[in-house]
Amino acid sequence: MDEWDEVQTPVVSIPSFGNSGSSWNSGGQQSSFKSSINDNEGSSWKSGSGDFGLRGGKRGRGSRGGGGFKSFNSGIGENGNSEDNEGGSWNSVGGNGGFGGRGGRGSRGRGGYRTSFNSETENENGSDDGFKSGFGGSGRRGGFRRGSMMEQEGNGDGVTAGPKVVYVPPPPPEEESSVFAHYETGINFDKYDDILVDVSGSNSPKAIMTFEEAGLCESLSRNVTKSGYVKPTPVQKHGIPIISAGRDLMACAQTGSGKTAAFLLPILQQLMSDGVAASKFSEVQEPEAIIVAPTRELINQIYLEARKFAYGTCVRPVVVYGGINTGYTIREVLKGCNVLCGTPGRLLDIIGRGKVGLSKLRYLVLDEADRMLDMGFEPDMRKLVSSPGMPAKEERQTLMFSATYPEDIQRLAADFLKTDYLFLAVGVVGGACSDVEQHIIQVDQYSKREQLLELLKTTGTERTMVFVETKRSADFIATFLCQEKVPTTSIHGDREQREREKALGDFRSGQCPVLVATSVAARGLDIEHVQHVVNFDMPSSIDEYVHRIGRTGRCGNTGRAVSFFNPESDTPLARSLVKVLAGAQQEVPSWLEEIAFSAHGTTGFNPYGKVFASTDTRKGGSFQKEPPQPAVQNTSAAADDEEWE
Ligand SMILES: Nc1ncnc2c1ncn2[C@@H]1O[C@H](COP(=O)(O)OP(=O)(O)OP(=O)(O)O)[C@@H](O)[C@H]1O
Repeated sequence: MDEWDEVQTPVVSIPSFGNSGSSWNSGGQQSSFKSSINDNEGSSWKSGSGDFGLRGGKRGRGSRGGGGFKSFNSGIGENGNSEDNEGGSWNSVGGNGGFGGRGGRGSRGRGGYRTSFNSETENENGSDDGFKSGFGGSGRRGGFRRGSMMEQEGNGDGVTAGPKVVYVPPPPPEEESSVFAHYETGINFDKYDDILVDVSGSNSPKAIMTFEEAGLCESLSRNVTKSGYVKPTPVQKHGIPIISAGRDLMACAQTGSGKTAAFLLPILQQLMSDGVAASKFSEVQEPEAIIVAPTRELINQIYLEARKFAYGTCVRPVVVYGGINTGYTIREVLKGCNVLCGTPGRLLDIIGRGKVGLSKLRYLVLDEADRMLDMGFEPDMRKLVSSPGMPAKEERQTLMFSATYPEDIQRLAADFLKTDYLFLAVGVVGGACSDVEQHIIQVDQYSKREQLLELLKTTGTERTMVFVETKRSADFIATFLCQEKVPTTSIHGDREQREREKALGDFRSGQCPVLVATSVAARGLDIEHVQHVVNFDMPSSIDEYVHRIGRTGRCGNTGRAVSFFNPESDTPLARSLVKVLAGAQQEVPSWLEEIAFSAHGTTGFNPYGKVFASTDTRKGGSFQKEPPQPAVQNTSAAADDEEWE
């Protein structure tokens, strides 16, 4: 066994219903279309009662990998990935659900006993945990993550149970046409120029108006052109010269407005002009840049962007993230690494193993910075910046990007930045993209599924992301839609990495035009042709709402977001929702206004008062000066039971 190989919990992530050639019997209904939640070929899955037996069961105690068993004979393959089953036959007669086997992850605190998932309404908006056991800690993110990360990464600290993860993702395509594949900017791209921009902090460099002014070397310029970029977006116009001038930066710009290139281009340019050594095999790699993002899919996307812009140059980006074979990951790193992209857990693991040294590090980038610094990831970030060899903040450039920046997170972020960092605000900090048409529909819990179905009839084969609050809901709604003959796939933290990548691939290709997702897909993902976002469940924080609806209406294209608002559970969000709608010049339903006003009283609540303001906390803040609302602002981590990495 490779000493690097990672241990994996025997995961039952989703009932993998029969795919091609399968028969799926559920209460007499038969479904014949293909869906990539059905990753198994030639299998048959029976649920006589229509209760699909979704991941019910026990979450064990203690370390990852020990607990749980499957209610069906999955025949976990040699590689431990249950979806490898071909031609298997799984019977779950009666849909009892059995004991969905994620082994307990004690240190993360997600222990508990889960009952069979019988109804849509069961705990739908709440935590994914049914009954929290005493073994698992608090059941919320944060606090215990360090231990769980090390468990997850299989660092040899005594966690040996469970099959190893041997999943190795297929290499990304090498052909130039695939590397530079991109979608067109939309009709509103030029309107970006009208957005108000505010840079606060001293001596901010002058913005550029064109990519020529960015002083990119020939190969980078060529790659920018091949990517279809004609002129920079505002965050690029301001961000590129700030980074090139060596300044630390906290940048806020709306979803889909090109933040990734805003940090990648100046970093790559600097590395090229300083003539970084072409990376070559070494037992310890010393990257010049580290980029961190909260989810596997997002960091992979950033890596692909870095690879695209660095195409044909000596700069080598590498990506590391959980859910894939550690030995493979390390071998990839050791081949040479200038720009290391990673999710926090895997990054810390690889640094902890001594495979990555930090003495040459010049750039540290936190994408989705507010998420990286909230209670879920902050300990990891603190650990990262205090890793042996990490240059002090005065010696490195630290760059933070997001579409949302709660003020408390901004204050915390200052710990990571030089005191003279610049704060760049493009438009309203935390504001929604105005290219997304937002509709809020008042619903009750029991009508949501029917309303979703009605809605999807109007969207036809146009790509639609449906967000739900829990992993179980994701499974349930995906199953329901499949049953209704809507080709649907799903992505959430309980799915294995192979399944997650397949789901995203099927959605991107249009094979499954509907993707049911938890918050794990809310941030950063840039998928062409996503015309619709549906908030089947409202998120618990307004920032999460902004990120979710930002999966559409990107890069000047228009999109539509429909949100199901259930006053019984979503009232705490009403006021901030009204503000976001008003800020993006969207119609605010009068019933929502009423809920917002009555929920909080009218004193001091004027959602229409201020359209734009910088919220650099060093100025004392302004836009979000309303008194904090209970449990809705900045609570993505607390409310979220998702596994982000
Ligand atoms: N100057 C440009 N011209 C044309 N297309 C661009 C330009 N800049 C970025 N894009 C494209 O716009 C899309 C959105 O960019 P990106 O993913 O970087 O947005 P973002 O601001 O990081 O969004 P999010 O907040 O959701 O993470 C990408 O497909 C990217 O390639």
